[in-house]
Amino acid sequence: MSLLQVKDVSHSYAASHLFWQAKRRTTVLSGVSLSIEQGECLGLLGTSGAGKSTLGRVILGLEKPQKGQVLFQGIDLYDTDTSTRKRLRRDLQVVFQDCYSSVNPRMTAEQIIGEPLQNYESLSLKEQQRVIGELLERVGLRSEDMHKLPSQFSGGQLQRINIARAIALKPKLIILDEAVSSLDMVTQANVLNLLNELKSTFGLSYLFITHDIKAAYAISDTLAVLDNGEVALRCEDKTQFLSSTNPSVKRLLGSVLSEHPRHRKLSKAPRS
Ligand SMILES: Nc1ncnc2c1ncn2[C@@H]1O[C@H](COP(=O)(O)OP(=O)(O)OP(=O)(O)O)[C@@H](O)[C@H]1O
Repeated sequence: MSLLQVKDVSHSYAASHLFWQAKRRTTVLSGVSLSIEQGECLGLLGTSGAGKSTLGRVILGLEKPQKGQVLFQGIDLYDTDTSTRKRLRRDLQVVFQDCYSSVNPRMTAEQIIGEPLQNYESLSLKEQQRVIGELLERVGLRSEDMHKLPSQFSGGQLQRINIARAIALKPKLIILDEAVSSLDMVTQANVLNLLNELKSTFGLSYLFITHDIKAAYAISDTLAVLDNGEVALRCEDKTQFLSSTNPSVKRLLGSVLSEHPRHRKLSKAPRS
């Protein structure tokens, strides 16, 4: 049995431009099916607006899809009782792109990482501080850092705090929604190394949502492309991705800028 199974999920949003107009629904996900095994990292690629974050929210149990099922550890997240959903939710964590808005600026690192522990575990203060100190060291920070506020960390360090919070309950699956996209190249590589290390130490599974092919390639075991709300391609072997003739992949590859500006093929801007 797969750890996560998304079965034929479709979702749309109601939208109207003017308040007197009837609301029309825009389809964002259309018959999406995919699965993630224990210990696997699935890279989910797609251009902006493809529906990646919506799918992430559907998997997290935050956005009930109009059609289809999300089975986590074999249980339908949207068709189970509250206590089962709460139990499943501890095994399903998330790290978002914006490390600053993901935390309360008035809370110390200790309080931020301590939140899930307080929700799910009943540890003494001393025991909780010991666990938080270990988590900080596990993500490459110092245990003394627990007394600092978010403003006292760099973006990369703060994202490590978010990762420490995500792994605090030893989850089975972490949704990484553009989790390294706002970091500079060096910090990005360091955080990707950390995520790889945590994955092999704890047997974690990831859904790595990104538009960044290089980052997806560096961390993922398998790759999928979401295009216009549909899974356009799924590569069990990621090396097949670069040679794929799939039009969605070609579009994604074609949009990658060369690292050196002189080698970038920029189309001429239309005259105004
Ligand atoms: N709450 C919402 N209400 C209405 N429309 C929404 C809502 N959330 C997302 N959308 C629309 O759904 C489409 C898909 O959005 P989504 O954020 O899932 O795409 P994405 O692939 O994650 O894009 P990006 O990489 O730019 O974040 C977009 O057209 C977006 O405007």
